[in-house]
Amino acid sequence: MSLIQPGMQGHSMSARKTTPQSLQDQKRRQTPITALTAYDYATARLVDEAGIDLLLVGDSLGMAVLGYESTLPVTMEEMLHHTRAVRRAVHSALLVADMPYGSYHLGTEDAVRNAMRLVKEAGAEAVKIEGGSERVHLVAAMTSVEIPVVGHIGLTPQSVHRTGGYKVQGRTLAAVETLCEDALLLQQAGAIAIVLEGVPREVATRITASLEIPTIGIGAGPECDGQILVFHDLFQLTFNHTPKFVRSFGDAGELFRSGLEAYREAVTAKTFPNDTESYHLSHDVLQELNEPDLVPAKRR
Ligand SMILES: Nc1nc(=O)c2c([nH]1)NC[C@@H]1CN(c3ccc(C(=O)N[C@@H](CCC(=O)O)C(=O)O)cc3)CN21
Ligand SMILES: CC(C)C(=O)C(=O)O
Ligand SMILES: [Mg+2]
Repeated sequence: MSLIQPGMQGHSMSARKTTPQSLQDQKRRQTPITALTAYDYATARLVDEAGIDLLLVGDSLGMAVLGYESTLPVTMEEMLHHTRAVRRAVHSALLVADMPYGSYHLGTEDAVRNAMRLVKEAGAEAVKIEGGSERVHLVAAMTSVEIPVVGHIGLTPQSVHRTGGYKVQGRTLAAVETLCEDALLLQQAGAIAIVLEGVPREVATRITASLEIPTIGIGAGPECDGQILVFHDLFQLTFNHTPKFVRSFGDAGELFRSGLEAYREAVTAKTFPNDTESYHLSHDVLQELNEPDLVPAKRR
């Protein structure tokens, strides 16, 4: 189909590069946008080679791979470190990095500087920030310095202390109206897409229909222009309570558990490693080592 591009060595597939424009084209053509998180080179390669359109280095990495109890402790340095690893793996997907809590809350200049670090030092192609009307000035400021921004409204995990838990948002008429207004304001400020998390299906349907930019849902029903989930949730690699919106697409946890048991047993029983999994000395060196007196002195 398309030609192999420079830098594609080792990649058998060469899917078309996702861009902010191609995401909007997908919405217009009603081709669902596929999105997933990844936090490291190995999983990002799998996601990119599977043809997923958008790859998010989510601050959920704090919970999924770093063992924090919320996303709040995640730092810019951690986001940069993981985004760099993912960058080396991704060729086709649009690479989006979450801005962590505190990195966009202390003033516009600081927020833009942090967003620019994710682009400049880690290779992100867009950043994502949580919040509605209170963030539109940041969306405009980042967009004006060439940084595409993804919005994120509804259940915003960085608001966990204010909301008192990871609760579905937009259940009252007033809350629905605020969400609809926030979505429009983010679009007007230049957002390239909006993540809708933990909102009633009917609310996501209305917002999706009212926007020209795509909505990407997580716990927001099937009418969104795309869907996103956390990689580890797809494969049962999470150890905490999983939200209602998660569907398992395989059990890597069980695969790992049985493999780990087999490994432990093989080492204990001394069946691993075997001879073909070992290196060997050459015949000559081995003979010299075992019977040095049989070899002429000058050869030693
Ligand atoms: N592994 C993982 N997956 C995620 O989707 C995820 C993270 N981590 N970390 C950051 C946030 C936290 N998220 C969460 C966590 C819990 C619920 C949850 O349990 N929600 C309730 C909703 C109850 C209600 O208000 O009706 C549920 O039962 O689904 C939702 C989103 C989503 N994000
Ligand atoms: C799943 C999404 C939308 C997210 O923000 C994250 O993974 O951090
Ligand atoms: Mg996030």
